Amino acid sequence: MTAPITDSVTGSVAGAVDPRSSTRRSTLARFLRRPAGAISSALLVLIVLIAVLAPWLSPMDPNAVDLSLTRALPSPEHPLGGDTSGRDVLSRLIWGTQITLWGALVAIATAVVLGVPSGLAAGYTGGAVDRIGTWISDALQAVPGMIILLIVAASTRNEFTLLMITVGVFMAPGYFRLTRSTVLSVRNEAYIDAARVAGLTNARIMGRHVIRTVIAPIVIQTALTAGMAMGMQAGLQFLGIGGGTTPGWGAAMNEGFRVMRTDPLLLLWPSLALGITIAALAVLGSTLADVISVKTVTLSRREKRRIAAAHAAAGAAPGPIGATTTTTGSISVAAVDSAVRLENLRVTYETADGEVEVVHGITLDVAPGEVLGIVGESGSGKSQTVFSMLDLLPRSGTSTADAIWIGGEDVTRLSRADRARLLGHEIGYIPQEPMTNLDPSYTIGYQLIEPLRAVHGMRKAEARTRALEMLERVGIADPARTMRSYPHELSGGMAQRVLIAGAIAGRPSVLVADEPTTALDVTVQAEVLELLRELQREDGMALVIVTHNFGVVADLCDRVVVMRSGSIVEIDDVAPIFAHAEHPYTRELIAASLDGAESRSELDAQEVHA
Ligand SMILES: Nc1ncnc2c1ncn2[C@@H]1O[C@H](COP(=O)(O)OP(=O)(O)OP(=O)(O)O)[C@@H](O)[C@H]1O
Repeated sequence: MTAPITDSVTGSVAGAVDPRSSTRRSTLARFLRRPAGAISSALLVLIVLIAVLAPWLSPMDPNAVDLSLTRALPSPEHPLGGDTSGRDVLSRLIWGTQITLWGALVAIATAVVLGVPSGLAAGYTGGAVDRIGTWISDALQAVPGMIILLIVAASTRNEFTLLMITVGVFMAPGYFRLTRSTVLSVRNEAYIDAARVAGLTNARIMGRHVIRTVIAPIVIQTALTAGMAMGMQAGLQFLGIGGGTTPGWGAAMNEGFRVMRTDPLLLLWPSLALGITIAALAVLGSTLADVISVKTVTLSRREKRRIAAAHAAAGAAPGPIGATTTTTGSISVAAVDSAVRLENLRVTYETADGEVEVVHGITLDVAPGEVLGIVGESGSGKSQTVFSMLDLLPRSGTSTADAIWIGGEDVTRLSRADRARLLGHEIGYIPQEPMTNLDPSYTIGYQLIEPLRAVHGMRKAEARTRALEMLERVGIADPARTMRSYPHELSGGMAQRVLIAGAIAGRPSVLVADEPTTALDVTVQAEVLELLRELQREDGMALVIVTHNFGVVADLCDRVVVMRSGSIVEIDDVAPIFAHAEHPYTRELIAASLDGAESRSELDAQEVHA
């Protein structure tokens, strides 16, 4: 059992408060601390209250006519005077608040209902759904909205709610584009892949991990769009469309405009009400955007720099298709006995220069309980090989194989959904970048418990107990506190331990680790490798470890596959490879990365003698 790590691992965890609620509180607190935020929200609360309490606040029926009140000046009984038909201006203004807000609400609800789900689907699934969604959105923007509104008004006899639904339809492309672009920006984040590898369904990933990132921009957009919807509604009523008997602010402005020279106050009141509301919404939206972006931009820049550094390391140019077409590799175990077996695996990518093959028909296998290292320089195709095992290639990549056996089953014959079901059960994955593989908006506890409940059908208490056990097993000294922490509160080594805990929680028979120590400090690297070695031995899992470092191979592996430019140049047990590697490239790699390290078998032999 791994001893609890106390310094680098536990040192950076925050106190026992629930950081999720404190983060939420602090965003709200930061928003309200800004004068613009406090004033705009106070004004909007007041306006909403006036709208809701209109029946009680309004001194008179807004449509009741009292001829003695015609164009009356403000008086104690009628604080804003009377209009040209002898109706109480204050009462009409109060009821107008309700009508105006209702109109904006209908338009926004329509735009959100149409724009957000379609934007989510287009951004997340891509392909035909994306193309059709974008086409409809572009087409809607090209249609002259005002003409359609006039047609709807004429054919529905100025039905106000229908008109506002039509306004909402024309606002939906704004939500569609915003949602789609936000989803596109997170769709390829490592933590989305990690959720997929943990076995979560697309619907669940979308509901839990993607929608969260969309909420903040949608709220900001809604504040700004509400002002636009009100302006549009007032404009329509000002033109005499959609007013009817409803005392909306736009209709009141229309009346006031006609008598502007003689009774300017009749234009002033509704204009003030509309102006103040739209201004408050605009200020609220932009303040909210400020407050939220102050928090997220700092984080995402840091994340982006990390990702950019990782990507910069993978620069080698892909070879042209057919450059190396021989099947490379060899088989040591019968298919049904293999933990994993790839037969003639090819990976191709659609690029601007056409289709490029980056893995050229490789064949390899891993026996149950075996540790297989996949070694090679940057760009040699190691990650593409394991991504193909996991069915985790990016959208532009395609893998084909004569067979891919996992747990005695040829998974190329399974449907995508059935194949996804193996993830988290049969095969677990430990990624290269621990931090980017954890969703920054959820606690560690949630991220460990969610797949255990969704994929393994555990009840909440059972999943929590398993998660705590797993954290303890990977050497985290205070699992309960770690469960309450957010990813940014963990050190890199601790985050990697959390991901290892998640990968083994479903007791997979194969564990795939893609350069699991690259992003970690040297001292932590050794601890994590030691942990992997212990877990693999205790559970008898097959371990496939991708690395460019022969030191790691010497430390951990039984057998090694050496890859170069998408092909396997050598496969052998570790001891013979170190003793007399056949391929000059293997010898070069060993010379470059090994600094007097001893192989696992030598170390094991020493342990036995000790
Ligand atoms: N999305 C992509 N589009 C086109 N080519 C790609 C894509 N992803 C990877 N490749 C190419 O595939 C080849 C193999 O990449 P792979 O990521 O498997 O390398 P690797 O050996 O894992 O390297 P590293 O150790 O840097 O991760 C590289 O030439 C790379 O440029």
